[in-house]
Amino acid sequence: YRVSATPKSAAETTVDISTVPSEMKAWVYDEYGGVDVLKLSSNVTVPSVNDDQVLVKVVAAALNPVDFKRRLGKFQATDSALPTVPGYDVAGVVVKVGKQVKGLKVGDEVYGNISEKALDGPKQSGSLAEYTAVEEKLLALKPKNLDFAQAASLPLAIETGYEGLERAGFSEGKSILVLNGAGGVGSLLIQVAKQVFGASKVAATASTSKLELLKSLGADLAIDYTKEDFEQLPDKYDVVFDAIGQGEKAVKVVKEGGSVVVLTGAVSPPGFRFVVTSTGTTLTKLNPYLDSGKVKAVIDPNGPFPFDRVKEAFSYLETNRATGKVVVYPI
Ligand SMILES: NC(=O)C1=CN([C@@H]2O[C@H](COP(=O)(O)OP(=O)(O)OC[C@H]3O[C@@H](n4cnc5c(N)ncnc54)[C@H](OP(=O)(O)O)[C@@H]3O)[C@@H](O)[C@H]2O)C=CC1
Ligand SMILES: CC[C@H]1OC(C)=C(O)C1=O
Repeated sequence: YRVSATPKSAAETTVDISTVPSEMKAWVYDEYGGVDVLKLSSNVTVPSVNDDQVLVKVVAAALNPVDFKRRLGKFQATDSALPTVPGYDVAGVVVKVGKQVKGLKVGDEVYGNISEKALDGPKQSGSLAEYTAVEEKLLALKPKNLDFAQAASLPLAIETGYEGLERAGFSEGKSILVLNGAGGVGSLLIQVAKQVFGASKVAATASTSKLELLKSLGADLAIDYTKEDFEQLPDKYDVVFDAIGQGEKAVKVVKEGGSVVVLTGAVSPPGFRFVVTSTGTTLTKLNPYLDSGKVKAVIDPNGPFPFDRVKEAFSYLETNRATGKVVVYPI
């Protein structure tokens, strides 16, 4: 039977889930390197489904910097084997369920980050494909009011923001400075800090043309890093969340007893770095905020990129200028 994926922001898509082929189209690389190692293959084996997994017909996917850092070989010591189908973020429809799956059935519309540990043995067969296999516990039902492109844009980035805030002990009435408020993580983190955790003050950095976006997302203070250095400003924060690799400067503006969350690059006390853990539980917890529009998906207007333009999508993400998320749709 068929489900109709009618995204508000893209052409009508009908997803045929009546039959599951043995081979599929997928983006693959069999060596580490730049975007040119990526090949679009039409005879990749559809992944098999373990007892605790479901097979998802991919309707939309999203890119993350970890995808290109992994492709460059930066995490090869703990990577899964080559060849790799990249992609962590997925939104799609369940077409097959494993024997131990309890909470999902064929036809369910789901979204999630398919690799529980982003760097430690990530899925060899990822979401930039027509099908992907993923553990039930890493998925959530898609918010009814979000289309598949919007849903696919969320998982890894919003899970990172949420987990970082939890690890920092962030709570109602506290203040936060987000370094890189316009990127995939920051654009969601501003909203989650404000709407979900009840921040008293959210400050964030971006370049001149993105300051209004930061305020529209809920930032009380938008700092133009091309004109002023946040560490020269008088304000101190309960939490400083570094999503750009400025952990060493971040520690200069945290309050005594506060926390500095670092996503990338060097870190010194009281800062700490972590790697996101995927969980459907966080997405389910955030679904009411997403369905009500209190927290909105932020999709870079240069996209969504159709499946055959994934190389272009990565080249754009790798400029380090993406606003919100780079989404691949339709697939
Ligand atoms: N540890 C973990 O588990 C995770 C780590 N990460 C890492 O966190 C970082 C952010 O990820 P993500 O949000 O997806 O990245 P993005 O690629 O989405 O970030 C792009 C944004 O970075 C902004 N930017 C670039 N330079 C600066 C600067 N000096 N100050 C402020 N903003 C700047 C750009 O805004 P402008 O054009 O205005 O400069 C642009 O909008 C990446 O390094 C990623 O690898 C992400 C997720 C999980
Ligand atoms: C060490 C941080 C690394 O992990 C993820 C998920 C990234 O994007 C990184 O840079």
